[in-house]
Amino acid sequence: MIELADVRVRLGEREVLRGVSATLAERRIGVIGANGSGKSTLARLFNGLALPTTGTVTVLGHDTRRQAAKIRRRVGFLFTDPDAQIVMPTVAEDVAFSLRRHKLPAEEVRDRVAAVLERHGLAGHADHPAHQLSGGQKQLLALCSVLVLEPEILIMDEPTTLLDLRHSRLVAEHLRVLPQQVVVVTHDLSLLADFDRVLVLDDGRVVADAPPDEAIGHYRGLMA
Ligand SMILES: Nc1ncnc2c1ncn2[C@@H]1O[C@H](COP(=O)(O)OP(=O)(O)OP(=O)(O)O)[C@@H](O)[C@H]1O
Repeated sequence: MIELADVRVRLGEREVLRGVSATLAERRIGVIGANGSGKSTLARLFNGLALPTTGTVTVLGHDTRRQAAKIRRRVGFLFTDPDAQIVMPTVAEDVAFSLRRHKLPAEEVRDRVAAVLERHGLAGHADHPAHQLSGGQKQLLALCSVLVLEPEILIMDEPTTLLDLRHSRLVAEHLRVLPQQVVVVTHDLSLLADFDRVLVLDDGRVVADAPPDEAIGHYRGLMA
């Protein structure tokens, strides 16, 4: 559950979010809007990567301004560019690296890494160099590195932007079966077809908040 109460975010001279209020409880939530409308900034508020200048963001009952560390342990964030998230030489090591602070027995780390790689079709690549994976496989690896931490909420910032149609579909399929609440910022409107709710941002404000068809229709109108 994510709650925003009259959230404003000022970055330098610019007010990037201008009074956003919403209670986000649905399982699949999309965020769309023009370039520069504030979508990434909004997504970054959800796990305390960005903080409101005024107003409050409450995630899983915690104020992000006061308990960002606690929230970050429960809210996973997937960046657009998986290369920004891949830090270790091999696929399995990269996923295991996410668990480094959990002080788990080596065997449990091995099992959890193997299970998440298996679930996302990367088991055969466990010992391969992470940077030699294809763009789509890298995106799945970044997803595995977030999911191995078993977050309660997953935030994805344009997860399919760098992917071809086949890999975009793969990510969409994975998205469909994830048990977590997922919030996805995207320009890939087809990804949102079966979502519960879509917010449309325009110049720092939510100008539509509706089921996908209606929200996408509103967005197309804005862009016309
Ligand atoms: N550190 C900063 N200082 C000043 N302005 C910033 C800063 N970071 C972002 N902005 C501005 O804030 C606005 C919103 O940026 P944001 O990345 O949230 O938009 P977006 O909707 O995700 O855009 P896109 O679709 O292009 O990724 C943009 O005009 C951007 O230039």
